[in-house]
Amino acid sequence: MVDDWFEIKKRYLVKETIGSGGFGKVKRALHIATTETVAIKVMDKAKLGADLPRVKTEIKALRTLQHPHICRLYEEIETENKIFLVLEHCSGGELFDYIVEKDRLNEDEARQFFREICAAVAYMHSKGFAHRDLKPENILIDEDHRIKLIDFGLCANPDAGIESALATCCGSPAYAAPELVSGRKYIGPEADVWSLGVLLYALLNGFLPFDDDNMPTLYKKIKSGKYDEPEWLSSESKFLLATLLQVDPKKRITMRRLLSHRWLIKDHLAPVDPTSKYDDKTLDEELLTNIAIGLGWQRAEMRQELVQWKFDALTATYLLVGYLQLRRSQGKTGKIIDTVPLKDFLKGEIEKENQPVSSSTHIQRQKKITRRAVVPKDLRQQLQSSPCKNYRQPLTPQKPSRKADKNYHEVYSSSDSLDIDDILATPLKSEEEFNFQSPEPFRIRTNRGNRAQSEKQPRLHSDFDETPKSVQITRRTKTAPKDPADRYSSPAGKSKRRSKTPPISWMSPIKNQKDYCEESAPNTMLSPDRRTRSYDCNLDQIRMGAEPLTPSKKGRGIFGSLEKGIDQVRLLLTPNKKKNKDSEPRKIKAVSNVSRLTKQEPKLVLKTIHEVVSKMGVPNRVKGWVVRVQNRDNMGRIQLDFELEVCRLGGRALTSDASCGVRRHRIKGDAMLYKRMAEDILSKVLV
Ligand SMILES: Nc1ncnc2c1ncn2[C@@H]1O[C@H](COP(=O)(O)OP(=O)(O)OP(=O)(O)O)[C@@H](O)[C@H]1O
Repeated sequence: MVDDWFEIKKRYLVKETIGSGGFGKVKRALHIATTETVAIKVMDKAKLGADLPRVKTEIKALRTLQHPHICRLYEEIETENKIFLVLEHCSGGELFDYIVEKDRLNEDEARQFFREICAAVAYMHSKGFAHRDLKPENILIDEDHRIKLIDFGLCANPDAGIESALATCCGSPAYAAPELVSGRKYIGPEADVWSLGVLLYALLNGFLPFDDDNMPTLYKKIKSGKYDEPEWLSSESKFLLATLLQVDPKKRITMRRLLSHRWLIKDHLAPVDPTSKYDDKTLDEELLTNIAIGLGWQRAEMRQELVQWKFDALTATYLLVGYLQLRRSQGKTGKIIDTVPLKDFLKGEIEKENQPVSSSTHIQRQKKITRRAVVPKDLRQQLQSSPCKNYRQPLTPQKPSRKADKNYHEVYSSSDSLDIDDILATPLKSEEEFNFQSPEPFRIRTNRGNRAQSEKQPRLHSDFDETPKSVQITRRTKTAPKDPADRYSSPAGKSKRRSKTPPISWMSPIKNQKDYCEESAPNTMLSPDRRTRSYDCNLDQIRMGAEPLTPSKKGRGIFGSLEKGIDQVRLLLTPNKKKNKDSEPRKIKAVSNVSRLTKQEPKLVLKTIHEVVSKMGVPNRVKGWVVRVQNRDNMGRIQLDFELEVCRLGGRALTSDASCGVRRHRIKGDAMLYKRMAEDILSKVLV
């Protein structure tokens, strides 16, 4: 049987699932040669079916669009059954979470984000692409707090030019322009500008301008163009929103004018610059030389390969090493590149015998790492056998020889010490474990629209002129808040009620009709040994004060020494991570998707979360410090899948000045539904 993961696992250490969408899953992984974290979007060709051309457009967009605010493609691998897109990893989470955490953003912060989003969208348009699915869930934040646009699965790249009329109705209804929901032909950039208006509104207010559970009512609201204007909005932001959310696309502000709108340039003194410094495909000669020396290649030969931008293993290495160099030049710390000179790092060889490190001294460990944390032996041999074409990915990978297979397992099979990432990477157990009795319908608090509904401000309606001469003032009546009961349940007939369901595509029903049943992580990721182990942290044990179970040290088998090698790489990268890895929650930077619970006992928080979720009748499972929540609809399909991880924030230890936090992470399902359920759980944990 063909192992679709073979090529990926030769160069990447695949970790946990960090996202899931209509087309497949997104996994976090480490690029072995540079130890850089990447995101791998995995799509199943069989599941794609008629949507395959859309993925081709997505790949074309990712290959073409090189911009600081667009998630970068490093490598693309197509096998018989799967398509893998290796992408820049954005560790700051979704913009959606950021808004949820902050409730709403102040105008300065919203402006900074919105400028970056506009730069990316304007750049896309200049390259002939319209995004067509702009929403906070498709905008990620990187570790430098910068915006990165993702998910080009619905983008359009019309042959006749970006200004040509499109007919395909797609995107997420709440963000869709009136001309789309009316079923008329539309111009891609005009529709994107409308979505930017919805997005800006969401940034500034924390809720959507057009929202309804009932789809026809939602469309009606969109077509009316009437929305609330909360009192906290400045008059300039109101004018800008009015020019963006202009029902007549011809009166809507154009992208070009938007870039120099006075709300956007406030305090920046310059229009948004949509050009990209990455667009220049000139190769960095110094970097090229370093990599060529490191890999033992002819420089000219390597250049010839690189200029073709094939987005293969070589492109990935070039881009990732370049990224590491850049970070080093910016004085950023924390990765292996700080301790190992780049050339040595690339030149190093994996030892034939990977002896465990006997000394605990840091320097000795570093030396070992220098030799080990490099291009895997297999890959290195391939690369050194010169022809650069070895970097090319076969469309259908050859079945690995027994020897290669063994090498692969030696390098990548599980290590004996697992951290929380390992715990997360283990697939969930079968459904029975979730006690799949139909969850009791439960009521939840809803705060959606409360603010908006308290507002009775007149709504300003203007044309695209920045200083509208005639302003039409309309008042709108409020609809009473809906009964919050059954908010989370999604009986078949009601599943469409949520207008903001995950990227709804109206192009073809296939994307929505996907079987939402979670497929477990590919078994091939894990060695058989690892798969059979249990790393569960039993709640009773926690209650009794016991530590979560640690994996058995037995059964490391013949792969032990090499596993240890890999493990030591990771040890050096995050020296503290292995200490008491399960007895204390992970230390996490206070980012947007982490709620702080000052001075609370983590074990108690974990227990309370589990109890609260269980009381709500929602299946959940505790693993280490993570409560994985999976809510299903009446058909048994996963409707919502997310994690709540108890973590610690700042400070040296939980007993001292550190405070406890809960990291929220949506894996699958409607973002708004997730927001409500997570908020509901946390509000009960906090009391
Ligand atoms: N580069 C990345 N870094 C970190 N997380 C990512 C990255 N790309 C995607 N994700 C996570 O995975 C989720 C799904 O990704 P994406 O939207 O690209 O998949 P999709 O199958 O096209 O989804 P959809 O059905 O929403 O269109 C994202 O919402 C995000 O949380």
